[in-house]
Amino acid sequence: MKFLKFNEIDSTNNYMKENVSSFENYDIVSAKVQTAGRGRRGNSWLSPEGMALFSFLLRPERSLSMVEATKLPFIAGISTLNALKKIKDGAYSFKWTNDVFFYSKKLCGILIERVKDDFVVGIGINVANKIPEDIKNIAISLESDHDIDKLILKVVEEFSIYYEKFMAGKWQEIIEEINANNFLKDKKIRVHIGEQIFEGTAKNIAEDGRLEIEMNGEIKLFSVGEITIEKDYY
Ligand SMILES: O=C(O)CCCC[C@@H]1SC[C@@H]2NC(=O)N[C@@H]21
Repeated sequence: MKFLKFNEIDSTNNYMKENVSSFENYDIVSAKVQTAGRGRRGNSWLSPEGMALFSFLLRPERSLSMVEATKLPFIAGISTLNALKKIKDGAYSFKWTNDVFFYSKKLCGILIERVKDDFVVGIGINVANKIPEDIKNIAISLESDHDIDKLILKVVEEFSIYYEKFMAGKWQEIIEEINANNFLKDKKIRVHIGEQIFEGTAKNIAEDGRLEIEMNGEIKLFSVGEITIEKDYY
């Protein structure tokens, strides 16, 4: 297993994607600082020193179907949550679709990108960095001096355990564990689809990864990627 460490790079996801053929399953690229860190939905990802900033490669033994691929963010989320629990106690939760929250604020973001049959799993965790004043209401840091390299290795190890479980047909167990940590459960949320805004109460995450939302006494299911949930609404 290769663990490539940069002091500064544009984005560890970019680097791994551009050099994907030189990497093997579970190889890791990390950086102390990213100058062009990327988040989901085309957002940029602020990447100061003190954050765990890394990407690792998942090279499945066979090509994953679209349905299987949509489960990877959940697997990455619950693995990261478990790795974090082992280094610091506290109130962790999983925020659908793939964020880890700590005391109801975002601690970690995950960006998974497919390159043919490979997946680059990119993770950013606020470990030692301080959160800027203007986003302190939505983001949090562990403010821990824990060894970042060790944490990265732990996350990848946990991911491999959950991924093997998934490939062995034990998705049901994984989704139950995710639901036991479901941050949105019973919270009132707003869902934006195009110009439309829906309001409802989040319930469980269904077996297929869709979020159940109760609206006017009825349960509706929302897919990954179809919606955004207003961060400042819960
Ligand atoms: O919540 C999000 O929007 C996802 C953020 C993912 C950030 C990580 S940091 C390491 C890797 N390299 C990137 O450019 N992005 C991911």
